Amino acid sequence: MAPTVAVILVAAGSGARLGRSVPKAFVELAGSPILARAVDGALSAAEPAQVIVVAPAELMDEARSVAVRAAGPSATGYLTLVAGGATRQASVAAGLTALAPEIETVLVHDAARCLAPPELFDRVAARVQSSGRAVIPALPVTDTVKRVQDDVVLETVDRSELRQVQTPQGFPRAALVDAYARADREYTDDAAVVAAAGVAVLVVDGSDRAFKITTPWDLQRAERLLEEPAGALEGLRTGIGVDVHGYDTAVPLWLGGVHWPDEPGLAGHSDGDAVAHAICDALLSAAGLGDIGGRFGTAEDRFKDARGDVFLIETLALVTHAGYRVGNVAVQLIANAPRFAPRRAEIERHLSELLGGPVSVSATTTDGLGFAGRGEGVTAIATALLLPAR
Ligand SMILES: Nc1ccn([C@@H]2O[C@H](COP(=O)(O)OP(=O)(O)OP(=O)(O)O)[C@@H](O)[C@H]2O)c(=O)n1
Ligand SMILES: C[C@](O)(CO)[C@H](O)COP(=O)(O)O
Repeated sequence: MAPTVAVILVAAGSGARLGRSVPKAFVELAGSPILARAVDGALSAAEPAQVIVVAPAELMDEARSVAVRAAGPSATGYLTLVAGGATRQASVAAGLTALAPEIETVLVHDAARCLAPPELFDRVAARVQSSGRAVIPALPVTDTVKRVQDDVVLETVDRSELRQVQTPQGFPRAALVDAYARADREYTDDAAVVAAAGVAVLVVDGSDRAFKITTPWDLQRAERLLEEPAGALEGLRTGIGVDVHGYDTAVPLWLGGVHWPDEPGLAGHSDGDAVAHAICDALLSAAGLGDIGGRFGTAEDRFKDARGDVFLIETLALVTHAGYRVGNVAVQLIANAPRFAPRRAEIERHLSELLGGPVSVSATTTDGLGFAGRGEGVTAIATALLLPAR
């Protein structure tokens, strides 16, 4: 998606038809709140410049923490939380007030359609940008449709002209904002709001996975889809990374993202955190995004003396935007010093929180052999498993 696309994720509904004690966005779907899955889905659709989550007014803090956890540490730059209104239309209107100045294309999406695939967002956004029109995804109607009054059939409707309409629905920003300003009644979708203002609406193919979780049966269906064993290995990617740094007693030691007082530091353009750098390489290689040298070169001043955490956060953002999440990372340090064992849990916790997936660390020596054995420096070797974004 172009850097001028925003997704407004409406999640402020109560979910009366689902009948749970919490609003629908907070209902768990296979271990994650519906809102988390929706944020994840919106983000895996390649780089929206802004994601506006419209949440129940009384649950803003909870919504923020769910959304930030789903989006990862780099979320603050593009994630905006807004309180919703009494109707879906009022919630979309609230979301529109938060659009950043650079946004030109707006995708409005129901959080309740949290399994909508990334390519659906891309398809809608691309069509808006190529046509300059409003664009909605839709599926043909497969059942026979009848018009009825009470329990009497009046007629059979010609279904060939009918479509079941989904979200995300896409719009040029100005057309959507203008139509919302003029809307004088409630419509059931955003396309109807712009159509009432005279804007032409185009249709692209929808997706079966973009169904709306409305009833308990829909929730069960979504649970089943997420459990599907078929193709479970599809889209998994592994990567490997190695980094070596020599000791430099004149600098402090940062390794595994933590500070080691009283230990010799590591020489390098950045802080020499071989563990962090090896993990970055493993993640980048798994995603097919090259390596740390190519992505964050020594020519860039901002990386001079930079902490390992800086590289990990930037790497995670690249990997996320490429459509992946971290399955797990394993890293081994080969060195005489420092001794990792006493701080292993702390380092694992730090790195796992940073990457949003489990990181395990281990360490070994080389029985005095080689440069590590002679105490000249350290090697770190990391492997990473990436999973497709949800
Ligand atoms: N006042 C509202 C009502 C709905 N929505 C959002 O609009 C989407 C589609 O609405 P629907 O599925 O009907 O959700 P609810 O209104 O929560 O469901 P119900 O009608 O069963 O209460 C959902 O993501 C919902 O959170 C919203 O942001 N603000
Ligand atoms: C916007 C929508 O999802 C398109 O199908 C739908 O109209 C929302 O309707 P609801 O009654 O708010 O669920």
